[in-house]
Amino acid sequence: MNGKAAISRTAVLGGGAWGTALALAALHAGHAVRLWARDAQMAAAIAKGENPRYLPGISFDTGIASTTDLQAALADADCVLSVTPAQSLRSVLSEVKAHIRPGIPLVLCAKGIERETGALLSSIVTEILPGNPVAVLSGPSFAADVARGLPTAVVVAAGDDALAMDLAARFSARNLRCYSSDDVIGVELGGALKNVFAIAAGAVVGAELGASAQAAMVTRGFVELRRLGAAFGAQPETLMGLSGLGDLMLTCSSTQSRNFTYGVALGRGESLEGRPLAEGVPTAAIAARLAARHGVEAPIISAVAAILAGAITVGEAVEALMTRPLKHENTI
Ligand SMILES: NC(=O)C1=CN([C@@H]2O[C@H](COP(=O)(O)OP(=O)(O)OC[C@H]3O[C@@H](n4cnc5c(N)ncnc54)[C@H](O)[C@@H]3O)[C@@H](O)[C@H]2O)C=CC1
Ligand SMILES: O=C(CO)COP(=O)(O)O
Repeated sequence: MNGKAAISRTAVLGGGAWGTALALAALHAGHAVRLWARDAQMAAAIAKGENPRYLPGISFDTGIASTTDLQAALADADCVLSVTPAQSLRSVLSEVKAHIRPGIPLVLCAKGIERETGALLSSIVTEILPGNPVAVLSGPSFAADVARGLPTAVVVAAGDDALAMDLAARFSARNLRCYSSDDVIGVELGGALKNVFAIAAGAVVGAELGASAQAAMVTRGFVELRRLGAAFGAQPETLMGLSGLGDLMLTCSSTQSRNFTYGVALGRGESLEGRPLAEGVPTAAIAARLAARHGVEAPIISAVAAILAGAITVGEAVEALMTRPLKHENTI
């Protein structure tokens, strides 16, 4: 790959589905990989080429050096992938701070917005690790697909274009094509908000409202993404790209998505206890507040937040969305 450094020493934080898949992708791109998992059993299993809890039924190459020792994972890393859930980022980084070398880029791979503060994840990195450049990796990429070696494309964004291009070159491999971008906010907003719309699309499917309603919901969700993107200064082209439209298409239509299946359960009136991680749940609540704070019309995000808070039913949300004042379609 053009411009790829001879050997990258990559630390991956998080032993879940996506951390494991990205560690494998980095291994296949020729990196020396150390993965930090907080759970010793998980770390041991990953070293043996399996992650039965988060990637059941998939066996993969050994070669990932996994550890529960954060200091050891970070010791000589020249790049760090942060792959624990969005709401844990602040606490994880406060531990990382003591061990990461200055100047080493931290690549955010989680998708969400901090529920308590409304902070975008990149701003949390800048706040806690001011000496480390931040990048974001996002796009349509189910962990199981990537771990199985199936092909996909993602985007890596950094404020410094040269860093984005360097990271994209380093992480590209036969089954992972990485584009570069300088639009950090656009890339992270797309990844965070698509999860909320995936819950909405899933609820439509769960409530058996039909494929037409599903397509209409996703399309109008995309309008809300464009509106919020404009308020946050995202480039419109970014939202049309892999981390916006690309990931929206994937997660709003596939039962492989945890956010989509969460929505399906919601639409069916099933129990939501003990389900896998659905990042759209905490993000919906704060995204609705951010939209209100910025004066952005976001009725779907607000409806998802209200349903999740138990304030309205899926049926009431659909009724409210269908009876909103009529308007020109292109009103942003
Ligand atoms: N699974 C997927 O297909 C993809 C996931 N992502 C994003 O990656 C992030 C992580 O997702 P997954 O790996 O799929 O989740 P997961 O539920 O499979 O794994 C999460 C991992 O993080 C660990 N963890 C949770 N809180 C922690 C903390 N405070 N400190 C240390 N470790 C902690 C858990 O023990 C677990 O190993 C999410 O933001 C998700 O949206 C992004 C692209 C694809
Ligand atoms: O972000 C993802 C694929 O790009 C994974 O989506 P889920 O978290 O909804 O499973």
